Amino acid sequence: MELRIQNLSKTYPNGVRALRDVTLTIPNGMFGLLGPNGAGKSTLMRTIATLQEPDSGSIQLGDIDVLREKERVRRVLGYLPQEFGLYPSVSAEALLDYFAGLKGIRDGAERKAAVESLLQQTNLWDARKKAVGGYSGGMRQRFGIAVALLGSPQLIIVDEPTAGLDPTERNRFLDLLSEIGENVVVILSTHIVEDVTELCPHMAIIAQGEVVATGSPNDVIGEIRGKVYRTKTEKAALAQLREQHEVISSKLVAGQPVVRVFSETPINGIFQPAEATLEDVYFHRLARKAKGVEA
Ligand SMILES: Nc1ncnc2c1ncn2[C@@H]1O[C@H](COP(=O)(O)OP(=O)(O)OP(=O)(O)O)[C@@H](O)[C@H]1O
Repeated sequence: MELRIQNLSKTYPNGVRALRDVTLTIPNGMFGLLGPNGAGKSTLMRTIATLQEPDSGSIQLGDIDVLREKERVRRVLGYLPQEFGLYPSVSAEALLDYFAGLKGIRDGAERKAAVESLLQQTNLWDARKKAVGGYSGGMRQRFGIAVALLGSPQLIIVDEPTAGLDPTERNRFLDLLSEIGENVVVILSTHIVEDVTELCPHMAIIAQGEVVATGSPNDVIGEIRGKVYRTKTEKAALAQLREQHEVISSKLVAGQPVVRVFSETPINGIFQPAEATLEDVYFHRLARKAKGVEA
């Protein structure tokens, strides 16, 4: 199964251009969609999930025309939205059973087996009798993925699932995602660069509604490899460095700014060459987009 998005555009009635001519081919496996707040990730996810219409463009999932055959899409779709409501006083087991019924799993024994297996898989088995209202953020997200996985979907969309999770719960959630399988399309939308580096063989960076990079993390990093330099500096020197160089990022390390810059030509002096990272590409592309420079 392959998801092909072509020339997708969307402008909201208030004039915000959330998607601008987005074209992406998403193969089986984990695909990371990386972008800052407001980049258009949720708009794209909701459009693929048949919850809203674009102004123009097309989406094809295998032989399904996503924008025209919504029912067919919904049968093979598992969607974990950024925010979802639950019935707080109901136990995870009862609620998952209810959602399984909605998903069309009518046979009682089959439904029980599906619910049990998903509660095990998401590590919620021991907490299955607890009301979901008492679940922690991480447990809620794992419950959300259990719901999304009902009915063995072929296309799984998870929209910013790790935002707000502590590191242990985040790792647990990412492990769970990576076990889902290679024969389904999994789209992980996130603003956390490490989520993508650690997990996704394919990815895209989206900024201001446009795809600004796509490929494997290694390909994407390859575009700036050998062009990243770093230096330790003083806070007072930062403004001048920004004027003289294309600064990718500056971080305080033990109180001292460490600055990473992009340069097409070798620079020396106070700078040392640095190993390019996905985070460098991300900040570099966002900065260029914000300045209106083509990458
Ligand atoms: N229903 C809407 N009406 C008007 N503007 C909207 C609507 N939904 C989103 N937007 C705007 O469209 C742009 C893209 O929003 P979207 O939620 O798709 O981005 P995102 O990358 O998912 O960001 P976030 O991480 O903040 O959710 C933003 O500027 C947002 O304010």
